[in-house]
Amino acid sequence: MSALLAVEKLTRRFGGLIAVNTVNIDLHRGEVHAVIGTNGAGKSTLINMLSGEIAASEGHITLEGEDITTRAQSRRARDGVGRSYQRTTIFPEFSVHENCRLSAQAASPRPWAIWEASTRCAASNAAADEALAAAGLATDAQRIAGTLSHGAKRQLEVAMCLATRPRVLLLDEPLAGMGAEETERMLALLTQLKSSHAILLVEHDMDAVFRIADRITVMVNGAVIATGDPDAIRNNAEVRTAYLGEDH
Ligand SMILES: Nc1ncnc2c1ncn2[C@@H]1O[C@H](COP(=O)(O)OP(=O)(O)OP(=O)(O)O)[C@@H](O)[C@H]1O
Repeated sequence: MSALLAVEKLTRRFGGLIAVNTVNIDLHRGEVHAVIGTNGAGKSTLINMLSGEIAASEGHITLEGEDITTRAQSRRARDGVGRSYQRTTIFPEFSVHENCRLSAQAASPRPWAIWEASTRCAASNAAADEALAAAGLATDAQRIAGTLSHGAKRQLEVAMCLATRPRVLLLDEPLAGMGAEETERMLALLTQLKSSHAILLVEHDMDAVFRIADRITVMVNGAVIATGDPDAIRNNAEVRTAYLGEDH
């Protein structure tokens, strides 16, 4: 099966530092592909290159066979590469629905419709409704986003990403700061979303990663040291030494 998003020899230098070093990674629809590694391993830099926030120094990114390595972030978002961030990026004073609608509008601007009240833009409203339903937030649509619990705010971020109708979801620590119940809800959401998306998950919660990931890539000092299913990674001697510790 060919990859939805394929990354070949991707490299990023910051001056003399090689933050990401000739990384290969394939994302497939139907799979949660987790990227794990200690602080500073290069996980966020990798996501930032995939979303187009920072340029690659070398290497290639292809989306369904098309080279998108030098495409701007806005174009990649329109092409179906969606991302969420480590930090919360919602507009707290707007409603949950408005946050999703704005996200949908930003991803597919309709400059010819400038005379149309943005709140009436049917396509964006429909995308927001669908995203909220998929993320399990339909009943909170009219709530002010800033009043949501931490877990629900992270769910809203995934919904905002879904409102752009992505094929690929790049999720940067979606479980950060979550309690047990909120974590379960997010994991159920990701399991449901993976049937129709390719998901890249950067996450520090190892229990969650080993439960939900279909494939795990381990990074150390910018380089990939192993890729495999959770069992293969758990039993990989180099991974155990470099990252997981013998007690995992
Ligand atoms: N804009 C930048 N300028 C210079 N160095 C950077 C920049 N961004 C990241 N780095 C460096 O690149 C390396 C990889 O950082 P990165 O944030 O990608 O790691 P990470 O695996 O996401 O870490 P964490 O788990 O702490 O988020 C680090 O040494 C970091 O200091």
